[in-house]
Amino acid sequence: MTSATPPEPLWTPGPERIAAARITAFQAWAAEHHGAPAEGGYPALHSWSVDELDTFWQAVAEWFDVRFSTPYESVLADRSMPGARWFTGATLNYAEHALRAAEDPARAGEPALICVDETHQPVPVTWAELRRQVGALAAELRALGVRPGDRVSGYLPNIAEAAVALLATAAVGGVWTSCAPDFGARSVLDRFQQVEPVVLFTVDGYRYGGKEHDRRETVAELRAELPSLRAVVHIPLLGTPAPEGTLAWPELVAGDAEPVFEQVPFEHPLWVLYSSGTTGLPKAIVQSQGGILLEHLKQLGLHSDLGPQDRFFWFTSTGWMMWNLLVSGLLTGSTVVLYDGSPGYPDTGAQWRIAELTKATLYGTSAAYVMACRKAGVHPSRDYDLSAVKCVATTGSPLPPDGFRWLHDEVAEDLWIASVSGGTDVCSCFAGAVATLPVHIGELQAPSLGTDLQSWDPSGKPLVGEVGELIVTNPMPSMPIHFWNDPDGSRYRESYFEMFPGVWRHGDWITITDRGSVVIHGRSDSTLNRQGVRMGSADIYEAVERLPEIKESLVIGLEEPNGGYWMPLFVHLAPGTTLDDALRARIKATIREELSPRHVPDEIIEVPAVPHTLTGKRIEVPVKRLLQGTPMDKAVNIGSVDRPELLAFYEELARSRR
Ligand SMILES: CC(=O)CC(=O)O
Repeated sequence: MTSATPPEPLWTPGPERIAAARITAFQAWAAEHHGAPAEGGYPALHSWSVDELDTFWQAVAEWFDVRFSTPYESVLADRSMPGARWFTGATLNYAEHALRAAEDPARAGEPALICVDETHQPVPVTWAELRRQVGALAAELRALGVRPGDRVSGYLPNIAEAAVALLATAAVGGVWTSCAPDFGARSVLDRFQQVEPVVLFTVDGYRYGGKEHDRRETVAELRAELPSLRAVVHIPLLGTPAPEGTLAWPELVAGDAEPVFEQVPFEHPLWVLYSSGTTGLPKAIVQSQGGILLEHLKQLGLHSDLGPQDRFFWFTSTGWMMWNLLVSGLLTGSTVVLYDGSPGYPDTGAQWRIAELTKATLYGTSAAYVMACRKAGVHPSRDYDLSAVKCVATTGSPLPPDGFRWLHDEVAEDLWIASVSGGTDVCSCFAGAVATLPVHIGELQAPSLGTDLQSWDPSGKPLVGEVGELIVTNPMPSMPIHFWNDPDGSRYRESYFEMFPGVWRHGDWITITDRGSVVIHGRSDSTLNRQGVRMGSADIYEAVERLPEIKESLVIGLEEPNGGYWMPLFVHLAPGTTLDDALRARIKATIREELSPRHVPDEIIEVPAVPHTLTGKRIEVPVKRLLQGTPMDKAVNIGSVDRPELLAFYEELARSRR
């Protein structure tokens, strides 16, 4: 937050670190070749990157030696939002760039991936082997008739096969999309049915928390409900035989075909990610091959300071955009660490153990995990050799001040702590890591390059030192090219451009401090966001209200000051029903089975009825504000509520939780 006397930084990079940072070399080079400011450090570079947006992205493409097989005519032919047109006329391939390190004979035998499961035995996959498998699988996909633009789906945990399948799909010009195997059939179908995949890669089950979870029945349901599928590939993680009519993974990656990288237009779709809004099916967000390539090179190669000597570990699942960003670590030549398992198995310190075992140099996790470690009394530097770790990064929710202090005290005093924030919508960060800037407690270091990040009041006035809506006033290459099945673009426009036409309004509360750092305060709409994974309240209502005992329900997600996330479900019961343990258990089981364990609320609370707007919409944001302690007159426009007397309950609940 803004203050008269600037607070002492928790960490300041030393001159050697600043000199060695990739962003320092980039700035010097961009000054020489593209007129970037040589002096003034990051703030000057950032201003230049947004003022001279085209030149900045041209410089990024040149610095990372992006291979355009057809040269571009213009960097940014149209900067409208939505509808920006980047690198027009250019062709390239994302997967070709991800496998470039394999072309270097000195690196071919080094690990591209290090895969770890709950046995904690790291299994490396060399660059040469990764390239071979991608080449083999891409050839098989082509033989199966997969053509550029066809969707290829994965119901997979965070294993090497998932990364190979993504890269092979991109090599063919197909469009990748994935869900984690803890998603229930309904959740997966709500996503995959929208995009009609022609191929499904699936496991038979997965291991989590020391237990095997058989998913064969769910897979059978997916096959039955996805008539677009032409092929299903069985990956026997639990060792079961391939079911009738499926292809066996080992046979598909046995060949030696040289990878053929389809050269696609810059704006050709790379993947579809999903993000739940407040209503309707999850948004099916399409990002482009070229847009993701450039944005991730910038984000990982400049902001995260990753290069060939690094090992990049982020705890994530294939159902979160952080997995896509993690795989993109390959673009920088870094070794990528894939962990498939529970974050806290066999104990809360598990992730630190993985960081130790794999010699991770950048270890990323959720802010919630950091806070859980603090609470559980984990002592990372005492119990694990973390000497390789240069940076611990967090996302999913803002890292609270105590989380910064704990990492500093319990991991290393000379630790670069990067709290970063962006979202699925851009598959990247609006603000976060800068190796050359100090870290202040509770703050993200700075807005990202090429991102004119602002805090706006409701009239569109930029604010400094005050909470406002998170706004980006310029296009970013990784912004969605469109949503799937949104032919007139109306859902896309409604999602980001309705409040302030022509600029991106993300739906988070943000403060830009007078020192240029950033504080994120959580969602400004009612979207549920648990550890970075957005969930639609509508999905929960649909599942819960199918139970005859529930008349209506209301779910709220609350970012708490200690970094926690509290997600209560309020239920209005049918007459004659009691909210006893058996009903609570049935509600939770229904949500877990139909949606996912992540959707299960923290608490189920009975209410006399659910308040609505006069047009019949459940009032989620005002209830959230009341629970956050906002006074009634500021939280709610009483005149627009059908039964204002119901609101006192939430005010009282907020008081009792303080
Ligand atoms: C980078 C991010 O913003 C990840 C998330 O929290 O969704």
